[in-house]
Amino acid sequence: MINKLVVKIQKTNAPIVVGLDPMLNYIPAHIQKKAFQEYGETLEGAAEAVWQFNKEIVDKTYDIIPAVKPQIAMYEQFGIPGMTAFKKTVDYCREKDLVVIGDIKRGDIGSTSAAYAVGHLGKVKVGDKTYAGFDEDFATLNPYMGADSIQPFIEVCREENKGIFVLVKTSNPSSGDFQDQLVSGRPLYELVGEKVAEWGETHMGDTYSYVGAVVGATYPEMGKILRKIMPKAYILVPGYGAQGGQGKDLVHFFNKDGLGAIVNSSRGIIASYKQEKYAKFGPENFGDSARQAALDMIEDISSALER
Ligand SMILES: O=C(O)c1cc(=O)[nH]c(=O)n1[C@@H]1O[C@H](COP(=O)(O)O)[C@@H](O)[C@H]1O
Repeated sequence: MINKLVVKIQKTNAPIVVGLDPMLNYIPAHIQKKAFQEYGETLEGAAEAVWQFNKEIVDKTYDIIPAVKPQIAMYEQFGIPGMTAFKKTVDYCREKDLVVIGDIKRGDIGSTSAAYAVGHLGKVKVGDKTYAGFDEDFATLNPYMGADSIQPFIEVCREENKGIFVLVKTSNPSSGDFQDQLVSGRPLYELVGEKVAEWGETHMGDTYSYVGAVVGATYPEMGKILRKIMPKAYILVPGYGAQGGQGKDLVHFFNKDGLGAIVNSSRGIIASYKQEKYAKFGPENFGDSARQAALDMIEDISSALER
């Protein structure tokens, strides 16, 4: 899967991920109205609106992007219908040949992590049969519980040719509370970065590892250090757009080969029609607005890399 991601990034010339984080208040009234007419103002209605919204965003962007990142919390809030919308979104994106990064931020004791790994990336055995659960291509993981919380995912990734992105330095304002603390004189995020590089050696693709890292666009200086610490890890970079990250901040997240990083934007793309810059599209054409916002993001990053 990491090889597929690299090839798709090269083909589209677009090191970006569209984050499918569909809050109900981003979904235009006409989509909500239709879904509520069919299902009422219920969890089912909300989940239908989420699915119709996602489908339009994907239909309008799949040919110019390599990957999407559905964030599971946005679906979970609508209970079982929301989870069904998550699964429908994952399947639809895979049908469109997009790489799907399940933003699930899991991690637990080994046996529990093994169940999460099977449910999201692998196959579960039921009697003599095996079934894929959510079947994403990558998952995001929280490494706070240590190596044995990550290892079961790596094992499933090896069986299934799938990958993970491990949180190393997150984009949020409080990420330093723990991640920047000095441990043996070094910031914790550097030590986690070294672990990611070490785990990555055990599961390599052609040039990059199946074990990637998450480093926020909002911390470019740390990104530069972490790029050196994890030369073969693909870095998923959230924090572009709505959180303030810009193309010029991202140059050092990439390797000299122009690869090695993939930048996520969620609200900045899917809710772009609400921004003044894209107001001309209007809520009716939110998909076209998302496409334009994605094209602008690609241009912003490419021109920063060319400089
Ligand atoms: O793992 C992530 O994707 C993630 C890590 C991180 O450090 N910061 C971060 O914002 N994210 C996710 O990236 C997305 C950012 O959304 P926007 O700020 O709307 O682009 C959300 O789905 C977050 O959960």
